[in-house]
Amino acid sequence: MAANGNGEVAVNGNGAAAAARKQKGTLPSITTSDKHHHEVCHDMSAPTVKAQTIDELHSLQKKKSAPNTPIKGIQGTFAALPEEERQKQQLQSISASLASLTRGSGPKVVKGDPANKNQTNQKVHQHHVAAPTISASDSSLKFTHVLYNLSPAELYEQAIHYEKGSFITSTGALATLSGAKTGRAPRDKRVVKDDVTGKELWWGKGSPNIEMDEQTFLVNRERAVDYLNSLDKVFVNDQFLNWDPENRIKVRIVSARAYHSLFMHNMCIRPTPEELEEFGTPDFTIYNAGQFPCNRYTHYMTSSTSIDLNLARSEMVILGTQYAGEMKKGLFSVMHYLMPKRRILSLHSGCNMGKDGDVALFFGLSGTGKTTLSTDPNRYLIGDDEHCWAETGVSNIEGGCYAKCIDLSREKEPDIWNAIKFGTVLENVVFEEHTREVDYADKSVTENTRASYPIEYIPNAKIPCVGPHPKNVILLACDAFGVLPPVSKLNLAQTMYHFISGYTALVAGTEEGVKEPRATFSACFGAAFIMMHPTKYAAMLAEKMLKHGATGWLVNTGWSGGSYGSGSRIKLAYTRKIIDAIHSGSLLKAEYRKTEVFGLEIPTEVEGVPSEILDPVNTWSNKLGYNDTLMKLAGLFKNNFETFTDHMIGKDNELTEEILAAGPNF
Ligand SMILES: Nc1ncnc2c1ncn2[C@@H]1O[C@H](COP(=O)(O)OP(=O)(O)OP(=O)(O)O)[C@@H](O)[C@H]1O
Ligand SMILES: O=C([O-])CC(=O)C(=O)O
Ligand SMILES: [Ca+2]
Ligand SMILES: [Mn+2]
Repeated sequence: MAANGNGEVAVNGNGAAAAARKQKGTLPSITTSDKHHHEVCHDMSAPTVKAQTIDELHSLQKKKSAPNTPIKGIQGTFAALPEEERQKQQLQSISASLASLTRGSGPKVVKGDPANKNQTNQKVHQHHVAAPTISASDSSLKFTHVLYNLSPAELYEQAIHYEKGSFITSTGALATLSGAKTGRAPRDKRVVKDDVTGKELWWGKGSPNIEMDEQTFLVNRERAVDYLNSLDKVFVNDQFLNWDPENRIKVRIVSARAYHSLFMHNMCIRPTPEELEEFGTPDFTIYNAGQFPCNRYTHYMTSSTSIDLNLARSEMVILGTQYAGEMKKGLFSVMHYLMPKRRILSLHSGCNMGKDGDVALFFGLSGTGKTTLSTDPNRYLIGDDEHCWAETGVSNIEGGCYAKCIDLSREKEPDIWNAIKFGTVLENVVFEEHTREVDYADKSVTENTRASYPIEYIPNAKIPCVGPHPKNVILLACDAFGVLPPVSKLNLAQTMYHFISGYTALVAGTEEGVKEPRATFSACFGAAFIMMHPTKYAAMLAEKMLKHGATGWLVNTGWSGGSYGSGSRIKLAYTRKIIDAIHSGSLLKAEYRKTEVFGLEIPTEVEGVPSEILDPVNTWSNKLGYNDTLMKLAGLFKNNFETFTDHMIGKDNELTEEILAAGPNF
C-alpha cells in the first residue's frame, strides 16, 4: 500500500512540508534515502497516500470520466463531430444565447467556475471567496464563465458558498430562500402581442395575458442579458420538457443562482450524456435575471417585477423576482401554446396509474391536492402538476415534483416526506439552527413553503412518465365554504362546466381578521397559465373524454361541517378513501342521488368514509346557514360563468347548451 512502484515509501506529510519549505526557499529539503529505509521502523499499520503534495493529494481525489460517451443508435451530424469541435459549438451556442441584440456578438464564454481557475492556474490555496467583479460596461473584454448542467453536488457547493440563506438540512436537502417574492406574480406577467399572437391568444377580461410590445420586450431582454453578462459566472441548464418523445421540447435556462439551476435540474427532464451531446440549439430560452429589477419607467411596467414571454422569439425574460416557480410555470404557459397547435391538450393536473394501467387525472388550483393525491403509494406516479393528453395517451411535461410543505407530516404524506433528501430544493422553510431539522409547521417566511425533487425520488414513479388514456378525470376543489359534497359523479356537460369554472375557495392565509373564505375561479383550473381562450381547451377535453370514455368527478378537499371558522377540513384519510373508490371502479357502481341547486350526483356510501358526511347538509348544525352559504356560492358560480355564455365550446352547439345548463339551477 505505502510503497509505490519504485519501492520508495512516501512518508505521509513530509513531502508536502518539504515542498512548502522549498517554496519559501529557507531550509533544504529532507530526503529519505533508501539505505535508511530498512533500519527505520515505520508504522505500517496506516496506509499512506501516493502523493507528494497536498495539491497532488487533492488531484487524486477527483477523476474525470470520459468526456464523450459512446453514442448508441442513430448518429446525428452533431454526434459525429470530434469532442473538441462539439465543445466549441456548444460554447458558441451559449454565447449566441447571451448575445446583446444591439451589440450583435455574444460574450466570450468559457466553461467552469472562475474560482477553480484561480486555484489551478495561479496556485492560490487559501480558502478565499472570490469577490464578484462587476464590470458591466467592460463585459465585452471579459470572459463569462458558464457553469453548464452542473450536478446537484456541484450546485450545492455553489449555493452554500455564494448564496446567503443556503443550508443543508438534517435530511440532506438544500434549504434556500427565494428572496422578497415567495410566490408567483401573475399581475407582472407580460406577453408580446404581435400580428400572430394578437389573433391566436386570449386577451382582455379574465385573460392572464397582459400585453406588451416587441420593442419593450427587447428592452427588458437587453436589461437581463447585460445583467447576466456583467456577472463572473452564469448557470446554464439544457434540458427537456415532455416525456412524449415525439413532442419533446428543448429548453435552455440561463440564470445567476445555483438555486435556480438546481430547481430546474429537478423540475425539467434531465438529458442523458448522449442526449446532451446532440442537444444543439434550444427550442426555447429563459433569461432569469431575477435579482435585477425591471425599470419602472419602461413602457407597460407597473412594478419592479416583470416576467415577459415572447412566443415569436421563443424567449422568456425574468426580472425582479427570484421565485423559481416563475420558470416552471412560465414554461408551462409556453406548452399551453405549443401543444394545442399540435392538437395535444396541455393540463394543469396531476396524474397516476393503477397496477392494471388505469390512469387518473387530478385537476385543481394551487393547494387543492394534485400533488398530495397523485402521490399514492398504491399507484404509479406519472406526474404531479403538468401533463399532455395526446392521441397516444398522457405524458408528463416535467421531470420533477413541486410539493407544498406547510404542515407536512411523515404519517400523512410518507412519500413526499422521504423525497426530501439530498438533491431536493427546500424553499423558504424554517429549520432548527443547530440540528437543521425542518419545522414544517413554521410559516415565518411564508405559508407557501415548497420542496422540489426529481420524480424518481418517489419510489413508485412511472418512468418514462407516460401512460394510456385516462379513465377518470378528478376535479379537485378546496371548498372553504363547506357546501360542496366530498365527492360527486359528473356527466360530461357538468365536467366541462366545472372545468371551465375552475373553482376553489382557499382561506386568505394567515392574516389576522380574515375569516371569510374567498372564492377563486380560474378557467381550466389554471387560468394563469393558459394562452388561448378556455373554451378551446375545454372542447379538446370534452372530445377526448368522450372518445376514451373517461368519467368526471368533483372532489371537495376543503371544508365539512361548516365554513372555514366553524367546520374543519375534510380528513385527508377520507379523501384518500374516496379517491381509492374512484380508482377501483367501485364508486361508479354506487347508488346515487341528486343534490338541489348544483344538481350533483352524490353516492350514499363510500367504503371507509362515514356516510353522514357525504351530503354536506348533514354535517352543518346550522341548517339555515348551510342554505344561505349554498345559495351564495351558487350565485358566485353563475356570475363567474357569464363571461363564457357567448362562447361556443367546440363545433357542436348542442354541447354548449348542455354545458350552460350544467351549472347551479335556482
Ligand atoms: N382532504 C385533503 N385532501 C387533499 N389535501 C389535503 C387535505 N387536507 C389537507 N390537505 C393538504 O392540502 C395541501 C394540498 O396541496 P398540494 O401540494 O397537493 O397542492 P397542489 O394541488 O399540488 O397545488 P400546486 O399546483 O400549487 O402545486 C397539502 O398540504 C395537503 O397536506
Ligand atoms: O407555480 C407555482 O408556484 C406552484 C404551483 O404549482 C401552482 O401555483 O400551481
Ligand atoms: Ca403541486
Ligand atoms: Mn401547480
